Amino acid sequence: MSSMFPLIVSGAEARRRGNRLIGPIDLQLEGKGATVVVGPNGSGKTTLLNLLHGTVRLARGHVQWQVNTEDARRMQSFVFQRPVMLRRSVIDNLAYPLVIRGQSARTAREAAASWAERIGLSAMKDRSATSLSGGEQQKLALARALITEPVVLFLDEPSASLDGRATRDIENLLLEQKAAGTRIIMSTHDMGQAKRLADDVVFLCNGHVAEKTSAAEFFAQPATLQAQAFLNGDIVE
Ligand SMILES: Nc1ncnc2c1ncn2[C@@H]1O[C@H](COP(=O)(O)OP(=O)(O)OP(=O)(O)O)[C@@H](O)[C@H]1O
Repeated sequence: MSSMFPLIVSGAEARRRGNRLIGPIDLQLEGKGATVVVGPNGSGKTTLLNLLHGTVRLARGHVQWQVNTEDARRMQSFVFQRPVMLRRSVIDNLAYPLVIRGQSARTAREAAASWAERIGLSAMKDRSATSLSGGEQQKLALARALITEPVVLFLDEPSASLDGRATRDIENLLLEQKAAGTRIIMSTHDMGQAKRLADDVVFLCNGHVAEKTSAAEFFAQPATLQAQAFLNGDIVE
């Protein structure tokens, strides 16, 4: 278990122009496995991930890691729903996080080449990252997030617009990382994906945590009517 955990969230709220986006959220996350955040559109999944990662300002409450803020930031990476590519080569995109952390260009490029190989993009390593397909870009974004060896990897709907094969590649990488000890906290709309990846589930409804339970329990016996309706594919109000 990593010394950053448990992550303790208490009374946390995010607001925008006076309106509450999510919260108050009370949640405790331990240091192992994959937590998958699910819930209807607009329930607050993206906002929650950003709040935990520190990229949405807390209007109230606390998000407490067991290390100082600077160390906590250094130990996290975030993969967005739509990959953001630098207008540089594949290899330079991969090397970038290491270069800005002060590693030599040579070491960074070596690590980048090894990651390019691992994600099957070696043959394209000198191409501009912006010319890659959506699936290739998302694999690149994931590898770029992992190259710094984060303790925690956040992902917001990482395969939302990808086909089956690209989704499978992403999931395989995530399962490998999980087995290697990376703590994964992600959102998805895809319940098949949630079942394949999750150890525990946070179910959000109207900006609140309606359930936080093991994945096995959530999918077999959701405790709330909202979660039952959500899993049945009904409209959840
Ligand atoms: N920048 C913003 N300004 C105003 N409202 C916002 C902003 N960002 C999010 N919201 C609102 O906060 C709520 C939660 O949004 P969020 O994107 O976190 O939900 P989500 O569960 O990720 O949704 P989806 O499944 O549609 O991606 C929604 O009502 C949304 O409209």
